[in-house]
Amino acid sequence: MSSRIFVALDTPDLEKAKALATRVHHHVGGIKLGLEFFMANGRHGVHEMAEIGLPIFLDLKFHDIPNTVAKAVQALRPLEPAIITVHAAGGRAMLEDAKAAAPQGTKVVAVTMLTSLDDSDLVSIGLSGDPHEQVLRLTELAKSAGVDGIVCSGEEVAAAKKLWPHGFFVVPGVRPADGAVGDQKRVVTPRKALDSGASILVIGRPITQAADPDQAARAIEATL
Ligand SMILES: O=c1ccn([C@@H]2O[C@H](COP(=O)(O)O)[C@@H](O)[C@H]2O)c(=O)[nH]1
Repeated sequence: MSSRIFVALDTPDLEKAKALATRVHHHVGGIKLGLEFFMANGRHGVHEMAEIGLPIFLDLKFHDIPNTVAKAVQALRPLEPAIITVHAAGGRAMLEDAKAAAPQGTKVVAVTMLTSLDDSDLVSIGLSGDPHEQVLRLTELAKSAGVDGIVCSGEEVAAAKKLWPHGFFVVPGVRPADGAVGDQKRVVTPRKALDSGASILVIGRPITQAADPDQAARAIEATL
């Protein structure tokens, strides 16, 4: 089985992204490109990265009215990404329309609660409950709206999988035991995320900012 690590290449620099992907490609199962990369390089950049031959996860986290999101997803069709993201908080109609607009082979996954948020952030945006409750509430919504899975932290993935045994679970906020957490608040180790039911792990800085990204990816993979 190919690696379940998708490396997050969060850079605006296309050449740097290509060089990193080329260095780590034997130890990862896919490439995740997000807003930073897409705003700088657009569809051309995605095409260039696809030439490396790994599945592309296009993490643009759409959150808008259903018509706008559906049209944005349609515009990405020629890129045939393996995975795209929308925010579950965009609501049922938006999730349904995003799924209907996506190509057959593209998984649409709904972001529940960003891994950079914790209990106090929920309070500050006026939401009741704790991260666990919030993730489970949005998992139910995503499942019933017919998308393919969710994004959540490794702290909630086991409970979410119980609710949705055949869902696809994307887990970012993954850190090796001694890794710098940075702006992430709900983090688990790669091993813990997989044992708890993650389908894929999204790992960025622990690989991309390591002195030797190839060795960092290999070391993480060895723990899985
Ligand atoms: O809840 C979420 C959703 C998406 N992300 C993205 O994953 C990577 C994580 O990068 P690290 O450097 O490993 O922290 C990044 O691209 C985020 O946009 C997330 O972290 N949390």
